[in-house]
Amino acid sequence: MPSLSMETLHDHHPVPHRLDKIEAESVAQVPDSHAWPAHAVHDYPSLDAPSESESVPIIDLSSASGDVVAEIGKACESWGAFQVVGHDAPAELLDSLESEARRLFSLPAHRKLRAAKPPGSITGYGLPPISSFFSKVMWSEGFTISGSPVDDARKLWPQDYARFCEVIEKYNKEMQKLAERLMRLKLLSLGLAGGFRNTTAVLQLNSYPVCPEPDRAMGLAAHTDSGLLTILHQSGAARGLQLLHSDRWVAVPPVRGALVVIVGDLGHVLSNGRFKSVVHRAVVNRIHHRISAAYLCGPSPGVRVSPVGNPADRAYRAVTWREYLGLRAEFFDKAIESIKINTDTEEKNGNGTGCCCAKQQNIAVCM
Ligand SMILES: C=C1C[C@]23C[C@@]1(O)CC[C@H]2[C@@]12CCC[C@@](C)(C(=O)O1)[C@H]2[C@@H]3C(=O)O
Ligand SMILES: O=C(O)CCC(=O)C(=O)O
Ligand SMILES: [Fe+2]
Repeated sequence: MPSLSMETLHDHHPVPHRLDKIEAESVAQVPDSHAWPAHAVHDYPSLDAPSESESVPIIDLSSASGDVVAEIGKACESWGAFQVVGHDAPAELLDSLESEARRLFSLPAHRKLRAAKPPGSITGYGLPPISSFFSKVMWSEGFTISGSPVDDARKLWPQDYARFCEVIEKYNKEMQKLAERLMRLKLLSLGLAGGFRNTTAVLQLNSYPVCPEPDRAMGLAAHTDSGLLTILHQSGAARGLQLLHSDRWVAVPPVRGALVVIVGDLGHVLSNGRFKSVVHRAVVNRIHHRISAAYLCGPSPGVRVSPVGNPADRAYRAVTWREYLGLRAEFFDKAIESIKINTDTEEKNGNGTGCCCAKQQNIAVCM
């Protein structure tokens, strides 16, 4: 998997105390550093059983009917997400990834800290990268992989890093195939043949330890993902993922074998705003140690994503993922606003915007 080089992009805010799995399991109360104000946890009302019309769509990729493209387009427009079944990723591989992630997060804190993310780097162990935008600490730990996992895995298991690397590499390959297939289907739903090749990706392993007071804590604060799309694998029993849909938080229950597909900010840009880059978050619970793995897929380095359709109607200027991550590091949830084209400027007419969709012909070939 090609890696994304970001050495200089991240802001360095002081990082508050992290709470690792073992420490989290031993506390009886949420410490003040991790206690989120009630309005942050309960800011939108309903988490009651969602009605039929409020469930994120489940789409079967193996379905013989020709409706898959239309279903995907509709889900991306109305939800900015869907669950996918009938994909080719083997169930055993999903299970192995989860068990490797559990093995990693179950290591004692001092071992995990050997692979702590150095300042300014993307990869390694630590708090969720968006932590620097919040004063309260999230009830989670993360491990970010970009490119080869070998260096970090060696720090965690000097003698026995091969198993972890093998699973990660297999998983990344499988996800790259699926992500590129999903991108082709999404483009088809926008009326374009073609797709993205040599996509880049970041694999984020998330661990949400059990929490004595889930109503006062936040696993992963509300955010959008920045890439073209994210493929999220959530562990079996525990609910946690919630999407903001029609001003309500809607839970996305884990479905055995299903993967959650989330439209990212660049997916929103590519569709010229038709696809929603959905705000989502992860909440925690008292019983289950929840694991998730987010495969965040973006275009290959240097490829600028530009809105499809008539250049005169573009709502966003073209950006590379790297450039956009720089804007996110600065503006977080306002980054998307910062690339909006508000007036009829030259930019809108496409001058110099290295578009990923060759000359806006009916082909979205992305090098
Ligand atoms: C390339 C990246 C995307 C990401 C920030 C990062 O530098 C590394 C991890 C990614 C992740 C995963 C969890 C949610 C998220 C918002 C975060 O804090 O870190 C995403 C970032 C993103 O999509 O911008
Ligand atoms: O754990 C989850 O369900 C959400 C994870 C997520 O949103 C992310 O890693 O970007
Ligand atoms: Fe996310």
